[in-house]
Amino acid sequence: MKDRRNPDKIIAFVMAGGEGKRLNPLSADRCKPAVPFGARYRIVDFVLSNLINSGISSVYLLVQYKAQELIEHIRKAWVISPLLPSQFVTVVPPEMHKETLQFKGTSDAVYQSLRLIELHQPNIVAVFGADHIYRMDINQMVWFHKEQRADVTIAALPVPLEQASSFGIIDTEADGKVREFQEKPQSPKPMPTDPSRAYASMGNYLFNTEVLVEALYEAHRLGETDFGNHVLPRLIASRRLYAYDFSNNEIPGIKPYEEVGYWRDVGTIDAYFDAHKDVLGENPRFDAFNPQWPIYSSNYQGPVAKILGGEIENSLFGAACVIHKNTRLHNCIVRREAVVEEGAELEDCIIMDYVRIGRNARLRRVIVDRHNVIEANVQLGYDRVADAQKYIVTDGGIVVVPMGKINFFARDSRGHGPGYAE
Ligand SMILES: Nc1ncnc2c1ncn2[C@@H]1O[C@H](COP(=O)(O)OP(=O)(O)O[C@H]2O[C@H](CO)[C@@H](O)[C@H](O)[C@H]2O)[C@@H](O)[C@H]1O
Repeated sequence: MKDRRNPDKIIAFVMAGGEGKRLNPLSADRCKPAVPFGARYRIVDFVLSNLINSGISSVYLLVQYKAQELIEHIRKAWVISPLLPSQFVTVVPPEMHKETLQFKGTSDAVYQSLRLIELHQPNIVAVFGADHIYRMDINQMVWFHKEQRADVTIAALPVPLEQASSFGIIDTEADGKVREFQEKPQSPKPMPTDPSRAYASMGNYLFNTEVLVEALYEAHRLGETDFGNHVLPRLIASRRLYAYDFSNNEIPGIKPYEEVGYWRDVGTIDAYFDAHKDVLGENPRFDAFNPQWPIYSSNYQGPVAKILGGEIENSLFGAACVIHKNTRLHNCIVRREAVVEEGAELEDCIIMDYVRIGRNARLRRVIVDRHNVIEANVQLGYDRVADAQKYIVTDGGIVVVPMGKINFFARDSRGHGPGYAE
């Protein structure tokens, strides 16, 4: 592998304004990048870890929709060092900018942040999405960008043809030069080498700064607001656009059993739920443990998980959760400070932070969002019709209990409950 140090001056804009409607109700009170993932992360932690691990550490998150939970997470988890002022992760709200109080789209959000580009004078600007679960060494994309003398490079990977109309679809020459870019086409073009798949944009771009600045002024003049719909297709005629093949990206420390080029767009509840299966098991498709490419998250200072008994199989536990005796947990993710009381049975569940599962409750294929109390003896996931009267039940049969009200008095008989509110 090549030398990872990068002589370029790169700043990153992470597009964290997405509403993530299809993730409702998990995105009802927070933007999609703030949605919890796995036993201790938020979705945004994956792109931020990739940037920091790649040595790109001047990072602006452009937020918009319901950003408060994300802002709190960034404030607490993503403080790099006051001694290194050029290394930061910070949030840019739309209010700071030109003209409108809202970003009208992804390219408009960067247009309104042009002042930050002027301030830093980078030679490359990385514009990355915040919505995906993956590991990526972005330096390898930078090397490709420079070797091809590209003006713009789009990270890309093959996706099944039946899913391709949810993505920007790219057609390239043999060396990766982009011939055509169509945002979410109704009839996506298959790859010449594989008719069952199409070559999709990951929503991660590198721009030479002057090309980006000129393109953003032009888009603004034309009333265009989006990278995928407007800026990228327009640039093909006049600029060198390349697609970087993500399947060539090499991550140190990946285990032989992991899926090479793991990348998931957790855009729906069912996709989100399925991606959680990928982090479980003896040989997970995506192993959270990789000291050579860590995924960073909050600096929570509470104690470790406490397992008092029970029959536990293939499950992950966040800090300070308490699992009482005579419980049964199979294929579960239990996040920080959750409490599972005696006799409760959980199968294929995601139990988020500060949730209490009452005695003898039985939950199967359920996501319980933060700050909920599931009362004793309640059953969820066994009667679709009854569940659907109270909660969202997805096509895939996942029951989702939306975020509850923060209640610091909701402690169990032993005093456990939401405490170290992060
Ligand atoms: N107004 C705004 N301000 C700040 N951030 C905003 C924003 N609107 C959206 N975002 C964020 O920008 C990123 C892109 O979201 P979009 O909804 O614009 O596109 P989508 O994800 O559907 O497609 C995109 O990503 C897929 C890959 O998932 C590509 O295939 C496709 O070409 C590309 O357009 C997400 O991280 C989102 O959170």
